[in-house]
Formats: sequence, C-alpha cells, structure tokens
Amino acid sequence: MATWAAGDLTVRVTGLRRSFGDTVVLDGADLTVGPGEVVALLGGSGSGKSTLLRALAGLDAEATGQITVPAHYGVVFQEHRLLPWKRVIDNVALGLIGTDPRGRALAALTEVGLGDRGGAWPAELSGGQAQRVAVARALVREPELLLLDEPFGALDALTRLRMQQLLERLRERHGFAALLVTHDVDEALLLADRALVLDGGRIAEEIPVTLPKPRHQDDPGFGGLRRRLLDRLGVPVP
Ligand SMILES: Nc1ncnc2c1ncn2[C@@H]1O[C@H](COP(=O)(O)OP(=O)(O)OP(=O)(O)O)[C@@H](O)[C@H]1O
Repeated sequence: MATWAAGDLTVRVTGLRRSFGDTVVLDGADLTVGPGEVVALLGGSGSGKSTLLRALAGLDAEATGQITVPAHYGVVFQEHRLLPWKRVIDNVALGLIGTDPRGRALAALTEVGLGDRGGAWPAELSGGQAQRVAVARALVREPELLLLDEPFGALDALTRLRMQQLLERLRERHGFAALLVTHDVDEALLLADRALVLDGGRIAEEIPVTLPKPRHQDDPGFGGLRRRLLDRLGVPVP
C-alpha cells in the first residue's frame, strides 16, 4: 500500500476494508490524524482496532482502501518485540542508517530513562523497561507518527501511569502525532486530543477531548467525557 505526503494531515484513511473469510472487520473506515495530534482508537473486543492499526503500519497487504501515512513512523505493540539475542542498544540501533547509529540509539535510550541499560539483554529488563526500549526504538527514527497498539496494556497500573506521562513528555518535545489503540478509557482521555470509537467496521463516534494538558482524572469535565465514552462503548455508567 502506498505511502505519500498527506498535505496538511499526518494520516488520512479513506474507505479502509478488511475481511477475514466471510467476516467483514473493517467496512469502509475513514479517519484522519493531524500533525502532532494524539488520537485514541477505542472499540469493543474484536471490533478491528488492531486490524486497522496493522493496515496503517503497512503490515497487512490485504487491506484495501486509501491509506496515507508519513514516511517516518514508528510502531509500538503491547509486547515489546525486542530481539532476545541482541543487546538493548543494538535493538534500538537495528536497521538505522546514517551517521552514528549507536550514538543515536543511546540518546533515545537516555530520553526514555534507560541510558545506562544499553548493554543489557532484553531478558534482563522488567516489562516496563522493555516497553521503554520499544518506545526508544520507535523514537530513534524521528517519527512524524507513532502507531501504538495497547502499548501499556500489559503493565501494572503505576508503570502504566509513568509510561503515559513519558509518552506525553516525548510528544511535547518531539511533536509527533500518535494513533493510540487502547481499551482504557482513562488512558484515552488523559492522552488524546480526540477519541474515536470503532464499531461495525467504521468510526462510529468521534469525541473531541479539549481538556488542558497535563490532565488528571479529577479535572472538571473528565467524568462527563468518561461517561460519554463508556456509554458509546456499551458500558453505561448508572
Ligand atoms: N489473521 C486473522 N485471521 C482471522 N481472523 C482475524 C485475524 N486477525 C483478526 N481477525 C479477526 O478480526 C476481528 C478483529 O480483530 P482485531 O484484533 O483487529 O480486534 P481488536 O478490536 O483489536 O480486538 P481486541 O480489543 O480484543 O484486541 C476479530 O474477529 C478477529 O478474530
């Protein structure tokens, strides 16, 4: 699927379709992400969030429709997907071209707070540290866009919170846009500028989140947005 300049948008998806056998998962989904915008993608289990993200990441040759993403994008999955036989720094530097790949990898590791763990093996890291390395591996490519599929889904609540704050700091510093697949309504509302709900193979709801950042669950307006989003996800709050 083609990658080309998207004009004023960082991502433009039009008429995205994907079926598995007789099961239609994406049925003409449309969405956009603006420069520097964080868009959360929510939806019931099996609604097609990962399928959509994989199509955007160029990992699904069978999805059809128009997909425009920038040339420089990074992908972070729920599992870190580090190569166990390479040291942390070499995982981050893997495939980098240009000058001083290891120096750039070290700078990215330092940004995620792991400047001293470059010589470690992935198996020596905690789950949270491994996800930080996965973020560094995406960051080192100076992405205009991060595609994040439940990146903190396997982490404990405290580590998850720290990772959310890290992502927010990195986004402020580097200005990348992000499409964040998450099950966590609070995570969506803490990080995103817009929350999209995927239902019936399309974006069925779009909720702008205009609360000032950094955000907290106690902020005025947060609870109302949470109720609205949960309601749309089929979990109405009494
Ligand atoms: N490779 C595949 N072969 C067959 N069916 C698939 C394949 N990948 C996904 N599906 C089906 O497509 C549907 C959407 O899956 P997908 O993983 O995109 O959903 P999701 O919204 O990310 O779900 P979850 O929130 O549970 O992770 C599901 O019914 C799933 O079984």
